[in-house]
Amino acid sequence: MTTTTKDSMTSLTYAPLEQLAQAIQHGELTSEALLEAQLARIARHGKQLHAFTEVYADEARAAARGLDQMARAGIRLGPLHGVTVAVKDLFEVEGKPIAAGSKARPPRTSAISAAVVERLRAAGAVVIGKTHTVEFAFGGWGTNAVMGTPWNPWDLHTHRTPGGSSSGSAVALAAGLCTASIGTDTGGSVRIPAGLCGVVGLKTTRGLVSRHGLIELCPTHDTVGPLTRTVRDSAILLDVLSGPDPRDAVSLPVPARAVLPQLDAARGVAGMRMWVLPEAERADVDPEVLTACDEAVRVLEGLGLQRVERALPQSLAESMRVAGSLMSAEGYANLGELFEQEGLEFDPHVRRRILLGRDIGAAQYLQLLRLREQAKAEMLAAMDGVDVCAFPTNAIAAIPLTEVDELATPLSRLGRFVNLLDLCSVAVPAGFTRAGMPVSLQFIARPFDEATALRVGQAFERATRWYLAVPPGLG
Ligand SMILES: NC(=O)CC[C@H](N)C(=O)O
Repeated sequence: MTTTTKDSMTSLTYAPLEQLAQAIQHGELTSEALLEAQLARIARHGKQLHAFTEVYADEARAAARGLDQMARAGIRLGPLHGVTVAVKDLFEVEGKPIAAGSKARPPRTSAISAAVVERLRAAGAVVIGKTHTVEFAFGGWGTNAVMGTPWNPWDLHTHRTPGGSSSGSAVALAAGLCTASIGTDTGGSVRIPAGLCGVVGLKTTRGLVSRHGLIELCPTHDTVGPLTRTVRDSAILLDVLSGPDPRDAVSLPVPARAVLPQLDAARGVAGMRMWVLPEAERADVDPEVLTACDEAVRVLEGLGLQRVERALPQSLAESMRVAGSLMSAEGYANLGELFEQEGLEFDPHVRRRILLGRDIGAAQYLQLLRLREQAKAEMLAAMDGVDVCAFPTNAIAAIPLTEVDELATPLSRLGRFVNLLDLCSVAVPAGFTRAGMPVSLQFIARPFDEATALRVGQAFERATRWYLAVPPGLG
């Protein structure tokens, strides 16, 4: 395996957001210089990587210049002042086309900006462009038969799965085309591509980050989350994005407690308790992924975490079934009318998943919701005395597109149950396969306990430093 690590040439490209924002604040770097470096990379690699649906070069340049003027005058809008963020094309950006990965509807220009976009800009971010997604975010491989599938940047010779549905957001970040990105996670869609592309991805608890201006797939499961290079950057983004918004019905009405100060205040992780992947679930995980994750667990034990072995109250297969049915039922309620039409251009696999919802009746749907509530209560009880679950993010690493079986769901298996049970989770780089593909470990915590997931994630990241590896061959 060859991995390249950061050196002075690439440090601008792959530096964590926090470091770049500080350099801009201290006048050591301009937002414009950062943006130009990234635009140059997009010009060089953008065609092959296919991460962006659109790059807002002109607006981004104007925004960067304005932010640089402010910085020179000592004005700092917020923790993202001057850094670039890419946004999944599932969010409205006023005046910009929105497609949600689909060609089935006539093109539409957004009349509003999503709450997330407003918050990013208010904190000083430059929105550099929109990224590709699986059609209406309904799939884990990252494939999109109508818009094209982004390339996993860890293999520039063979087109491998980027993971989805926030495929372009993960690829753009992993390839150094932006400083952070935003995705959505309904059944793994932030963590899966973060994991396959070797970056950090946070699945937030529903209610923490407003979904106003997001095209919904499954409102009982949809969440918004950042993709970043480090766990600390994830905390910074979370603190920017979280907060009450009456325009999202499930938005928590009270301000969220800032997470970054909690990370700063934390004194190590010794004595914390981690639940490791139960024996019964190991058979479905690729041996190379298991090896990396077992090694990760040993590292965590070395940091003083105590290992807890327990069976899950509900198997991952059962969670897959319940969450999958809810996704299809709600997806059909939202999009069934569109996907029933003949003669339109659809990704056939997304269409199949949506149309599965046609035959789920009201009684069955309500039973599924009841099952979910039971499963949530059982899981919270089972987590008694546990701080985090340390499970693999994905059952496999990135594979060539030619080997994808769209009927199989190995990438959703370890992701979906987190959404079903309303937990939160951060996916952190945890090594590589022999083929040089990233492996990822997720730290899952109770609802609204992102601080604990991030705290353990940060300790792991600092102990292993896998996050410093960058894709070879991109320069
Ligand atoms: N948007 C999502 O998170 C859905 C995709 C996810 N991999 C699933 O099928 O469970």
